[in-house]
Amino acid sequence: MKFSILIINSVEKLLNKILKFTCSPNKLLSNYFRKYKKLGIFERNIISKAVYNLLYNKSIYFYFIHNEFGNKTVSLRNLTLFCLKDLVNISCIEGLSKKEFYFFNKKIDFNLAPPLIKSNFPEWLFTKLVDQYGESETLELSKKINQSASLDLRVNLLKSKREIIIKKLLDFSIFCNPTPYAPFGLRITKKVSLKKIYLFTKGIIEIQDESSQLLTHIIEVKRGELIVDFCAGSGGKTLAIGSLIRNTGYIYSLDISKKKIEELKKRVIRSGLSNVYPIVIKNENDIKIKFLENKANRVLVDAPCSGLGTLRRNPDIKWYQKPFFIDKINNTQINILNNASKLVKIKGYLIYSTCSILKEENEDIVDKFMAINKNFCLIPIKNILKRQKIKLLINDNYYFKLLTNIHNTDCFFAAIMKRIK
Ligand SMILES: C[S@@+](CC[C@H](N)C(=O)[O-])C[C@H]1O[C@@H](n2cnc3c(N)ncnc32)[C@H](O)[C@@H]1O
Repeated sequence: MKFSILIINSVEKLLNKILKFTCSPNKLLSNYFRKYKKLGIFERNIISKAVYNLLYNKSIYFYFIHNEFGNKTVSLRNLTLFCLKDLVNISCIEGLSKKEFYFFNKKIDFNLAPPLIKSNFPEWLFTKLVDQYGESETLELSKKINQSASLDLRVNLLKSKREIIIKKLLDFSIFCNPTPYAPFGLRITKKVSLKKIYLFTKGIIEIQDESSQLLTHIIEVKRGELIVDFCAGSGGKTLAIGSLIRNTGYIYSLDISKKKIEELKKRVIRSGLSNVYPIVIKNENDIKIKFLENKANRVLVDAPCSGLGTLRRNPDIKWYQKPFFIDKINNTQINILNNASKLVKIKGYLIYSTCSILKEENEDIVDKFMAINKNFCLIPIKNILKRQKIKLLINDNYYFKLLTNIHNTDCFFAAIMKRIK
């Protein structure tokens, strides 16, 4: 089969846009495919993978085009050929010049690059990660986080069971396996679209990474409790918690984004939950939530963060995010945590979580909180995992820390604090 030059031209056009980092890759690709309807599924698949290849491997591609080929400037055409290198057979491409043919065909050993380049992280992030994890673990992490993720699903216990869904998905030729750690999760390794499948439209399954599913287990919610999901977004954790407590108790789902809360309301209806109370708040001090002070059994703060733990799915984040954003978000994180803690009743729990890999957004925020809130104590995570029968290896006594290179999930952090007085 011959590939028309259309694929190369499409990738080239898209790379030009993606490198400006003004739009998410998914949005860019779907807008493009809407415009160029004649591109078939196969071509779309290759084009999407090529665009993501650049986001995963930008440093190394630029480095080799500069060094190996002695090019002063990196042309979009050469970059395009690099992005397609491991996706298509060169003999299948029509219309390549002799020079391009040579460029495409040349074997390259990426291991020859220096560590920073090999990591495909920007320098500021690489430096922070090496300080935190050491160079060898940073490189291990970079290998796993700079590639696409499998798709994880969570079965809504109000509507079905994991064993039943595995069989039902087969009717749509979707093969999945149980997630290794989360008891109600499924993992699909092949890319599929679920949007039109009734199991999804009727809220029987939800898309949720195993890391987030595990968080809802370590919160140890009990039936009938009053739970506050302080940064509920469009409801990923709210729905999972609601499903675990089987529609008993109360879940107050708060967020500053009206749009996200509207989406949460739709998902709540789809899921069959009737115990969720969504509230749009102005900020973490909003007077509207005063009635919840000292009332909650558990308050979850799934804080706004850099999102650097989700690079498998959002590889553009590392390129457009800058260190000053981390300082700014740290203030928001500690403010939200302090205010959310006021809602926790005595003997209740406060849970802080992020999908970040940075200590500044994780342990440092918890340390700051604990230094000024002597009425809370940290609960060791290992005991919780034991109680929940989750066989997960965690290298820390107190914190729930997942790393893509070890756990094959998004990177994730959580700390559980108990209000003792
Ligand atoms: C990591 S996301 C939450 C994701 C969500 N828990 C889920 O599972 O889908 C963080 C959320 O915090 C919200 N947020 C930002 N500042 C806030 C504040 N001051 N108070 C409450 N929510 C806030 C954002 O709108 C965003 O939806």
